[in-house]
Amino acid sequence: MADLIIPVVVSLGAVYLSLILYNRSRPLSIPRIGPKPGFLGNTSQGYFQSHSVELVEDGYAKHKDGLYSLWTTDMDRVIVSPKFMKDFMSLPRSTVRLTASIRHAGPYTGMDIAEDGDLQFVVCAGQLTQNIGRLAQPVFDEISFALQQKLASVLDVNGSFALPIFPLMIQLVTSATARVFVGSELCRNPEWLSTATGYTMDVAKVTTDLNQHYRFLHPIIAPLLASSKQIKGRFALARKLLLPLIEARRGSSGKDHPDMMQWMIDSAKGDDGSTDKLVRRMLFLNMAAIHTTAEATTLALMELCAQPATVRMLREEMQEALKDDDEISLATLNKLKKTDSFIKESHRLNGLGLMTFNRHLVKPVHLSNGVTLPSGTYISMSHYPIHRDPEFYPDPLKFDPLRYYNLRQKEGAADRYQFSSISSTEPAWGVGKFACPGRFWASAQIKLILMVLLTKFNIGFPDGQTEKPARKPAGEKLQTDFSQKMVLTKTWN
Ligand code: HEM
Repeated sequence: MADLIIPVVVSLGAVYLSLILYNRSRPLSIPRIGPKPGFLGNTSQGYFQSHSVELVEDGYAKHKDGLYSLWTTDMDRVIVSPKFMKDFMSLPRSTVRLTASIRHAGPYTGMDIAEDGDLQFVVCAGQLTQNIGRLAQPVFDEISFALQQKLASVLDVNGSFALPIFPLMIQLVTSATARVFVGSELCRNPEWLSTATGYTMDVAKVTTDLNQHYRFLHPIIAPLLASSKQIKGRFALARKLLLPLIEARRGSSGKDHPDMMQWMIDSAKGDDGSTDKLVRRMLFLNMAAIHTTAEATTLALMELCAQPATVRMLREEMQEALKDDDEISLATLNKLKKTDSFIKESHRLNGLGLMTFNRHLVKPVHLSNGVTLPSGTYISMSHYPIHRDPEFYPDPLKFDPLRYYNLRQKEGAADRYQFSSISSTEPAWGVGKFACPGRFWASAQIKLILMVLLTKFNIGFPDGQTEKPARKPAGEKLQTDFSQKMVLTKTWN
């Protein structure tokens, strides 16, 4: 093995350098923001890592309706304006591919399953979204159960519990997600719950470990990483836990078992229905669903802890919505228009990162401004500056919980401006037919969590704190303070 390392590194290096030189021989004639790619590529020590926000703001100020190149941590990208979305919309997924392989170290983390077919998209956009009403009450109950369990395990001070928000949200969202993804059989199984969240952390760890090194070294380094060994163990455990469920669901139907495993089995074509692929896709779906929803809810709760008047307003709306409904249904959730507006405003100003619509072009794409993006180009759209543009959002840095609620009062706009809506000025979920297919469920789930918390507790920051913690850029992410605590005080006996 050791005597193979040098020739393998040399060959990979040679291929890598030839690719760099080949790409340089046909430079794109579009402007660049920030430094040019280094000869060997980039690592997480690079300029972009700590200057990402100022770079995308500069890019937007200069090329709001155009294109520019940006050297990010993991790749050189072309940042596209939403104006070009119509040029991409008509193209198949096989031309405009997802980038999980490269952005999340796909071959070493299993994330490349996302680029192997679109089953995850089909089941989220289809059966999951159609079953929101049916799942709302069971998931509300599961969230309440998980919260009770958590509170029973910590000490209160005069009926108040001080808990770090993000870990609590991970726990609640994982329980809610497990109820929907793997049904009542596994949703309280501690091994499954820790597998569902642990996988995301494993993916992040492998990706972070690899990003410290130039890409051409990844095939050599990946097998030696402790994090790679850990992720293999995680797959083996996931397979062992899911196998009995897969076997049971193969002879069942979505009518009896409205859950993700059943929907995947019902919709899978060809070898997408194999046990290995079902396990890998289930883990990918957990990765797509849990940390995103938990972080968005955490950020919304930090806003609420800083805004007691908004807490009161949303609680009133929830109590009113629940008053006449024996069970929580889609209609109950649809009554929460102020809550929806508040969550959307939080997501506008507290987006999870800077980029969306991250894609790899595997064929040349001709844009309406005459530019042809060559095969091999990585593209992204930066939602961060769009969400702060005064042309679209008057007084953009002001947090107005009713911003979207008020817009919906206008004639003909009742169904627009919802948290799950997408448009060129609301690109947090991605845009057009490629946008997050789990967004309707994510929206319902965040409302269910806020309902459990606000109708049963008073919430606030620990004594003396009035402001939410600031977030720092770390490449294309914005770091949230995962240690921030929230004080929950029971308002019922
Ligand atoms: C607040 C929570 C969430 C946020 C902010 C979020 C955001 C996103 C974004 C930005 C994308 C990429 C879209 C693009 O590149 O065009 C995406 C993709 C995806 N999301 Fe979400 N998401 C959330 C929750 C969920 C949930 C709860 C699920 C499933 C239950 C889900 C399932 C997916 C899937 C399967 C994809 C990949 C779609 C594909 O194959 O093209 N997401 N999400």
